Amino acid sequence: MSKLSAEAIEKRLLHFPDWDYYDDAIHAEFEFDNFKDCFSAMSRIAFECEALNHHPDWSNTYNVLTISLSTHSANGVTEKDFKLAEAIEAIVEPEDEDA
Ligand SMILES: C[C@H](O)[C@H](O)[C@H]1CNC2=NC(N)=NC(=O)C2=N1
Repeated sequence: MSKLSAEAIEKRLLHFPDWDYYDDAIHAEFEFDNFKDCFSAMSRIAFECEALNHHPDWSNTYNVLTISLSTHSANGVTEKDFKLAEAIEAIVEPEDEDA
């Protein structure tokens, strides 16, 4: 899968307001009510990652989940990252699905 240009990434990000592009990856931070809700979302995201065979660089501090997506094999951002970002959005912001 080929790496997208910075211009293509910025254009796509218009549909992903939670995400920013820098350092050859797209990044987002999600805040939950508590650790349980955060870890529950992480578990659900983990299953999507396995289904897509694409995995995030992420960290969790109590109720905050920080995610960076890039395609290691392409050394940058590809369509796979946007597919996973879409799946993550559907889990953490389900009310935005039809937006
Ligand atoms: C062998 C396996 O298909 C690869 O390691 C996959 C798995 N998950 C991956 N995840 C990410 N983010 N980038 C990759 O290049 C990648 N490659």
